Amino acid sequence: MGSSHVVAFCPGQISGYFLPVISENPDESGSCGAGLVISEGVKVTASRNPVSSVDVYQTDRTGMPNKIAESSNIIMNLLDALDVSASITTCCHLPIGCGYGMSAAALLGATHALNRLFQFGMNEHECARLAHRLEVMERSGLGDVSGCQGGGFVVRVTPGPDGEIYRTMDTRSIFAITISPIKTSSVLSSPEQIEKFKRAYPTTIPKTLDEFMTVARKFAEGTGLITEDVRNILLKCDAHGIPASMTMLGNGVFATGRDAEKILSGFGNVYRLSLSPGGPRILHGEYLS
Ligand SMILES: Nc1ncnc2c1ncn2[C@@H]1O[C@H](COP(=O)(O)OP(=O)(O)OP(=O)(O)O)[C@@H](O)[C@H]1O
Ligand SMILES: CC(C)(CO)[C@@H](O)C(=O)[O-]
Repeated sequence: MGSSHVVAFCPGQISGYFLPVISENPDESGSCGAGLVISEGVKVTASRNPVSSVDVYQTDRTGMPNKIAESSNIIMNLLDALDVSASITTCCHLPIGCGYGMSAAALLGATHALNRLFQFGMNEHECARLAHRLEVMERSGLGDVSGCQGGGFVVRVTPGPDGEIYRTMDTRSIFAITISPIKTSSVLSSPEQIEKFKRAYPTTIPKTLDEFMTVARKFAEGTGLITEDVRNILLKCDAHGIPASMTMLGNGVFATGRDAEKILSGFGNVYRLSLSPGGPRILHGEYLS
């Protein structure tokens, strides 16, 4: 029995605070920290094909998909690691490189889709371990696969998908706005910046979404990454008593609370999000005998 095409979805993650943990072994590398696994993510379609290809789509405000790239290193690395060839399309609404964990969602979604398509029989943990290894090796992220392998507001006390991870659900809306991307790999390769992350890393573990927002903001202030644009948005949120912080790593803001959408919309296009109740899932798998 084989499958001709499979569609999988994986949620993204907004990191609020994090601390890189890098060792020679990618399985032991990643980050500790906390974030929000979000309702928006990446839909991946995988089809058997003798020649591998990856097309990356992003939907606009009307839901219309537009092709934004005809390659993806991380997905090609995944196909190599699994030693298969396939046509892959990924589709997301949120922007790439802006702190929404779209690379991790694409990788973990593609891992699940290929696992089903080629019937490798990997369980969820094995899929997460493989995606995490590839994400860390490429430095496209550190803790996002660990986060988005499940749902909720997530605290990662130790690194990696098998680390000590706590998840809590909260049904409140989360609003986010992006000014511009930040290149994750260039921030992570700066020793001075890593020192700042270490100094800013919280000593307390947030237990609720409200505590998370406070801790994340304190961390963001300590990173030195807040730009003038982000500062202006944060000041406006502060003036209205709206819990808000900076998206890690993207030049943008996420916020909670009744008036957050109205305040953020003064600065551009606002994404209305919620916490995802779970991690990756297969949406469609077609079987042929
Ligand atoms: N939706 C996607 N589909 C396929 N490949 C992707 C996707 N998103 C990211 N990638 C690949 O991962 C690489 C690194 O992405 P990057 O880390 O900048 O994005 P991100 O994960 O959205 O950002 P962040 O780490 O700030 O959350 C990109 O150059 C691209 O090749
Ligand atoms: C490094 C990072 C902030 C952005 O990709 C995220 O992967 C994380 O929380 O480790």
